[in-house]
Amino acid sequence: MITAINLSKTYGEKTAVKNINIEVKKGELFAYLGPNGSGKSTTIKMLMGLLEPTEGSVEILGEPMDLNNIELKRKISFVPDTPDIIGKLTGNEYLNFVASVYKMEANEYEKKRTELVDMFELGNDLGTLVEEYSHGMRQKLVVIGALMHSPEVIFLDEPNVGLDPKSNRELKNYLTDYVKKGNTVFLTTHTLSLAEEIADRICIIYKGEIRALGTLEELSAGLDGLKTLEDIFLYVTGEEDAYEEEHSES
Ligand SMILES: Nc1ncnc2c1ncn2[C@@H]1O[C@H](COP(=O)(O)OP(=O)(O)OP(=O)(O)O)[C@@H](O)[C@H]1O
Repeated sequence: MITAINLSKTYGEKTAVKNINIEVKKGELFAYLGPNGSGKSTTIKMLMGLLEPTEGSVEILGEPMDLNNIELKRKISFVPDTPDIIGKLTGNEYLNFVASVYKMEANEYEKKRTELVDMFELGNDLGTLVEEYSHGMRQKLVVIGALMHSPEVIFLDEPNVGLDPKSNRELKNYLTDYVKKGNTVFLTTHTLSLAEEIADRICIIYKGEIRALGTLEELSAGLDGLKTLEDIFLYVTGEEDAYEEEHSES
């Protein structure tokens, strides 16, 4: 469903992503983790066809991704790490706009929109201008817009930031059900407990390079004694000092 082959991105002298190889299967919930600045958003933007790789290639749903592959982009979806929406639109206008971009049929739009708006309890706010929304309300609106057209592949860049606990739980349940239906989810998050709970496989990157890739059990087995994802993460991202300090104190 998602294949990255030798994917690299440099900005001037700086290498943001280096030689990433990933294959995410149909029906898989894949968590892509790494410290701040490790290259997660850069990777996701290249996978989504929003950013040209310096080297390497991407295939989504068996097709080569490029910046102009509009038909392919209709089958996928993206929740960016900041919910930037034009403030002068109401929630309703934003969702209508998204539905028109994806050419959704009226009945399908009505059904999916109602389901998702009810799930995130945003119904009373849809007539309000987005500029009057809180951060969490904007985040909910972006997530609704991204899920509405039932994409086969969804990329979510830190989707849980700003969501309240109930909305977080709803999103978590939605995504786990969504992959059970044969769709594919690529998720970045700093909430390791979320990845631990819902991811089928986990990839940890550091300074743009893959440091670990596998199921939690596989990662743990490769690093004997390290059981939690937090321990594994701190160890493989070179934060051993922080890890060892904490464990020597206890
Ligand atoms: N447009 C840009 N121009 C120059 N450097 C950039 C640009 N975008 C990202 N970078 C650099 O690339 C590296 C990776 O950034 P990226 O945003 O992919 O990290 P991230 O893992 O998503 O971080 P975070 O967890 O903080 O969101 C960082 O060093 C960042 O400074």
